[in-house]
Amino acid sequence: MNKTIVLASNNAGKIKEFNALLGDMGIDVKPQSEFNVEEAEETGLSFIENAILKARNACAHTGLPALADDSGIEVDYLDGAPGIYSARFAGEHGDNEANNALLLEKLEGVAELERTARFHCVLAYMRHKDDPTPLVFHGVWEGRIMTSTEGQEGFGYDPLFYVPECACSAASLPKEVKNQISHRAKALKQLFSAFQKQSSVQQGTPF
Ligand SMILES: O=P(O)(O)OP(=O)(O)OP(=O)(O)OC[C@H]1O[C@@H](n2cnc3c(O)ncnc32)[C@H](O)[C@@H]1O
Ligand SMILES: [Mg+2]
Repeated sequence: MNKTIVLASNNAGKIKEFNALLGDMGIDVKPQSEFNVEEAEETGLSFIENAILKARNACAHTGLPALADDSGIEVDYLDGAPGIYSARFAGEHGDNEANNALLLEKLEGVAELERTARFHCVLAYMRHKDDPTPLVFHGVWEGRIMTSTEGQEGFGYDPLFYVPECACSAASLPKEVKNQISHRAKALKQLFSAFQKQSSVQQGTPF
């Protein structure tokens, strides 16, 4: 029997990917907008803290289990920036164009080998707002920052993220391919196997 899980995210790009990935796993997720959940303040100093803050906030508002994603891109030449501040790198939250333009500007003239970067995705799953043992999963996707944008798929920094194993940008990949190899896909695969293990212990309920 499927139980509803609230997806504690307001990012349309992420929500699309979650729907595709979790649908395949037979998990019923509803975005927090369906419950009018107010956005959590991301005051943590790590992806892990922020993911837990978002999941706890959604649990508190809905009384349901929640899954949150805190993610971002870490650029070696910039000592790990924008990292946990990826959504607001250029100032305004969620302005992808400005974020990408600023990243290009900061890496102007930097050689290809020094443009290494990676996406992180931390997922936090909480059964209820006081859950003392949130489940936390971490996926990483290695690549480098291109010198101009390429591709129309995906969201956020995808048009600037070169994926060596595919020899193109993340935004040039069909969504089915991104959803097999991305940081988010890797973290979700870990979550899915944890759920499967649990459901074989507690028969009938994977949550
Ligand atoms: O907090 P929620 O509501 O989930 O939405 P958000 O956009 O604020 O999400 P984050 O706080 O986790 O910030 C992550 C930022 O990192 C970027 N990002 C994360 N995953 C990405 C991906 O798969 N492709 C491209 N950019 C990504 C994107 O710009 C996001 O806005
Ligand atoms: Mg956010």
